[in-house]
Amino acid sequence: MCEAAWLPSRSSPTAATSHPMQTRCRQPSRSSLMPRRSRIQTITHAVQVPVNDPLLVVPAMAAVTKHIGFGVTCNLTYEPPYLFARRMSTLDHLTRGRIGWNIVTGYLDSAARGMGLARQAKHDDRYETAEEYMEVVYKLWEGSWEDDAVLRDRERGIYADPRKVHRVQHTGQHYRVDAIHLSEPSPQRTPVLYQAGASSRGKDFAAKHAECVFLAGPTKDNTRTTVADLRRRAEAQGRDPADILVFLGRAVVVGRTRKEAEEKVEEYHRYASIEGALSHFSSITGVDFSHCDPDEPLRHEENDATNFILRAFTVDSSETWTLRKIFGEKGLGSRNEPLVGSAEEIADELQSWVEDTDIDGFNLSRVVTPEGLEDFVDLVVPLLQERGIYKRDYAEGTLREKLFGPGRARLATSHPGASFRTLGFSAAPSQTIIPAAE
Ligand SMILES: Cc1cc2nc3c(=O)[nH]c(=O)nc-3n(C[C@H](O)[C@H](O)[C@H](O)COP(=O)(O)O)c2cc1C
Repeated sequence: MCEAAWLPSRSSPTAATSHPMQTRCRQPSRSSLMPRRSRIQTITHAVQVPVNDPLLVVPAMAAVTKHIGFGVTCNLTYEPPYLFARRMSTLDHLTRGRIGWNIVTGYLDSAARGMGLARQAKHDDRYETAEEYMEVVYKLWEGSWEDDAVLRDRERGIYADPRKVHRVQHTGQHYRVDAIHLSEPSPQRTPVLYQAGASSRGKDFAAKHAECVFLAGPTKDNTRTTVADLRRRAEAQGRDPADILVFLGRAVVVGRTRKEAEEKVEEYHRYASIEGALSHFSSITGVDFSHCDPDEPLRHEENDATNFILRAFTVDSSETWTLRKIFGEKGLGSRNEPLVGSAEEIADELQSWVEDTDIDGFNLSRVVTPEGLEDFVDLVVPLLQERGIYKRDYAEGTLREKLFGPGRARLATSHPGASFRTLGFSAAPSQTIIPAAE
């Protein structure tokens, strides 16, 4: 990670904007020192540490809520599809159909090392593996149990009709399965599928599988182009482009007046960790910035981490960006500049993004929790409701129905997962003979 020597002091209220930085890092060579050094930064500044298992907190939250949906990011690279499919089905039961899955494949060599590998697989190869993974989980979720398999027939002592519970037989390059799915059909069967692919391969994957897409669009032009491209790719896959909802990632700092919002931002800057922000930037871009000059223009390099972020600051930008420019002026623990303003201004801005870019909504990220989200709910949501562009009540039904409308509890028929519905593939029924009805 970058040397603390050129980093702004935390105690300076205006550190992030005006602290005189040394222009050169003390340069450690790219060496085996790096993992240890970056570990120090990430642990010290809590950069994605600790990372508890998000799936385990969902049942507790589901038990005390009725409508909220749970879109959970789960990395498919290190877990067999058979076990994962069962866990998601279980959660879909426990939440009564409110579970979603943000499909990711990882970007960290450190994660691969934790799983006993030397390094992660190549970027596009991960997507190829993910394609097969999706095929397996679709077969389990959609194809193993027919809708009317479960009888719960007390008279005849029959739980389910074994002729309607099919053994999934999959033999592929990465996975083999020869078993029935262990959960009976849950309200949604397949969880609502989220994805955030930003590379060309990633966008193809999203266009094929995603029902909701997270997008990081730096400008309206860029966002409009990306959304149109995504919908075009979905159509090319035989899907209805309206069956993909696009949510733009934004952080918001709102006050009752613009001045109040600006004062909050100023206060937040006092606590922001530039070391943490840079550490995170290094990990997601896969570029070791520890031996960087903070005033040197950033250059693009393709690697096996996440490429679109560095690309946005280099190839896709007409401006010249340096680390100091990104983090010195803006970094509230993030490379992304929050929207700052009064509730009216924030509402105007969000509304204009929806109208100008064809996005469907926002993935609000926090600057400070829970304060930032509470402010948004208290100040911005009522205005959006007054304008008739935000719901006043939750729709009934599963998460998928809340997103796409009544009758849409299951995957759309044009979704590739739907092609694995019972008898859509060669599945062997279980052999037990069901006793005839009296
Ligand atoms: C809210 C959110 C959470 C994400 N969490 C993860 C994660 O935990 N693991 C991961 O590998 N990628 C995560 N990503 C990154 C994306 O899934 C994706 O890999 C990234 O946008 C780059 O896409 P690309 O590889 O196609 O360029 C997340 C993205 C978003 C928007």
